[in-house]
Amino acid sequence: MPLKAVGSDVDGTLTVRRGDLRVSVHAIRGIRLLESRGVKVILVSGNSLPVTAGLSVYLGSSGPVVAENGCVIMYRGQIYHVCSGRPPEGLLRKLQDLGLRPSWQNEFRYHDMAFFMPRGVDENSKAELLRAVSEIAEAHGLRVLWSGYAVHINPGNGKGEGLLRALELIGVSASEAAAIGDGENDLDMLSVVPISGCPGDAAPAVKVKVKFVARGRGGAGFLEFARWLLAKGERN
Ligand SMILES: O=C(O)COP(=O)(O)O
Ligand SMILES: [Mg+2]
Repeated sequence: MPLKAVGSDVDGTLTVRRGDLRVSVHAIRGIRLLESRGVKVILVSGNSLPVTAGLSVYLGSSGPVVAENGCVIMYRGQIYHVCSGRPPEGLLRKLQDLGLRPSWQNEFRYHDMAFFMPRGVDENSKAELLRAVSEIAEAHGLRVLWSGYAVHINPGNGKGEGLLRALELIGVSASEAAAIGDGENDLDMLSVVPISGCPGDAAPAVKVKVKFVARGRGGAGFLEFARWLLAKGERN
């Protein structure tokens, strides 16, 4: 099937490397390359809609924008809500009692709420906190998604459903699409399309799931994946 769209995570996939927030110049080259060959790039991020939509404009990706880990989509100025509702205030207060810090982007979110880990927390304490948060959130029927940057409390089904809805909006079937991501919050997106990839510094849980593990970190890995996809299309 011809490749018509690529769903891409943002933080850790289009940035210099995982943990860094600066956009990689290699990622911009990769987006321009795909778009020049008629392949629409769809940003699929845990970030809020204003952040993700703004990035899409300046990075030049022409596909729909999927934000809040799949909960909300913007395309041609129209906003589509995949999720409904938002986590109860009491739950959000409990997370803050655990020392988690609400993201400034929560002011601009509809459904998915994001929290940063306490400053200076070590890996063990981070795992402990994620377990405690999961217990609290799951009691409310909510998902907990870790992006490597922030903990998300999500009332929906994650990025996979968001990407499928975005593909529907542009009349592209999942079999004509690929996806790339770096974090645990990308796993379901990477499983809804036949071809998936990750940067070389992606989370171990992602590397074992994808077809293509790039050598380069972050956006350099994205550019490698873009070139591999296009070369693959020429070989088929
Ligand atoms: O918002 C986050 O936590 C990270 O966003 P991402 O899904 O683009 O990596
Ligand atoms: Mg990411």
